[in-house]
Amino acid sequence: MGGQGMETRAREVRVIDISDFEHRKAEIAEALWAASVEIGFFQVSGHGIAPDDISAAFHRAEQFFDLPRETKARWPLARNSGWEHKAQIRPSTRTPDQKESYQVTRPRMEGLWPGEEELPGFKQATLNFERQCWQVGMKLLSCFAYKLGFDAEFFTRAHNPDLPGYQSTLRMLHYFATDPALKHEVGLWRAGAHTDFDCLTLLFQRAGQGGLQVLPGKDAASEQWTPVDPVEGVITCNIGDMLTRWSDDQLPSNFHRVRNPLPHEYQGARYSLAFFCQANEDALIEGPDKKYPPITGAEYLRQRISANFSNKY
Ligand SMILES: O=C(O)CCC(=O)C(=O)O
Ligand SMILES: [Fe+2]
Repeated sequence: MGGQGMETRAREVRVIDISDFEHRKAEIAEALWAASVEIGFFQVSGHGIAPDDISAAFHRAEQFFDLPRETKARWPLARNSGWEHKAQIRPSTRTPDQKESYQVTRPRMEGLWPGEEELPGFKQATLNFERQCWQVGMKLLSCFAYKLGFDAEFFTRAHNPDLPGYQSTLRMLHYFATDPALKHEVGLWRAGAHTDFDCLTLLFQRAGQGGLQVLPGKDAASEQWTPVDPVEGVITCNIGDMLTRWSDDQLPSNFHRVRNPLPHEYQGARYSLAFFCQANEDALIEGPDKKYPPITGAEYLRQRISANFSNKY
């Protein structure tokens, strides 16, 4: 899994238009389900988040990462909140991801926000963007609820942002600029191969800053990775492990990674924004056919994170 593998365009990451959602919900649900079963990834357009809001969110992330290292170090990562720098070592690669990230999990942000003197308006604007992401996430999850035979609000209740056990997370990511002449960068990954722990990930990428690849389960043996190209304005989405379990394994959570740029590609920094829909601590995860014993959202994340990052939670 840590090897280079091959890149293929034999599979398509579909763009699914979710505009006019209330009227088209059944049709949208079918399209989301088909893409998810096929590849575990899809991109949505017509999601209602304005392009200016997305640009502003990227701008805020750049401003945050431009702060001095000592300043960012005042907000260290704990339980999916705060800042880390080259701290994520993936079992697949055993090397630290070449990135820094800042995570926002609403109930766990005490002492972890930049002050008004450092980044004016940052906290409120970030929370507003987080809420917009949550809204899109809940729309998409309501389609999966429909297909799984749960009521439309089932996953919205399980991701209630007003409860102290809320654990959905907005993550800003900054992958460092690369230099192909630097030998010590050979074999490193911007993000090593992994699956996500959550139900559903919403990812914003920027045009010209590619490198994300997915390995659909069906192609695992051949290591044929499919590129997930950045398309301005769409949200790239993928199924995470929690929804795989909640769907009794009907929906696959697939391996993905971010490779370094090739020598002829743009070597500058890469920024991305991810929103992880992670069910609340006390939500009970149990599939329609009860294939696995019920487990709470808190216990599920604890198990997955400690298995992967030797208690970096
Ligand atoms: O930055 C990206 O494109 C992917 C990030 C990712 O997979 C993650 O943070 O889980
Ligand atoms: Fe991921």
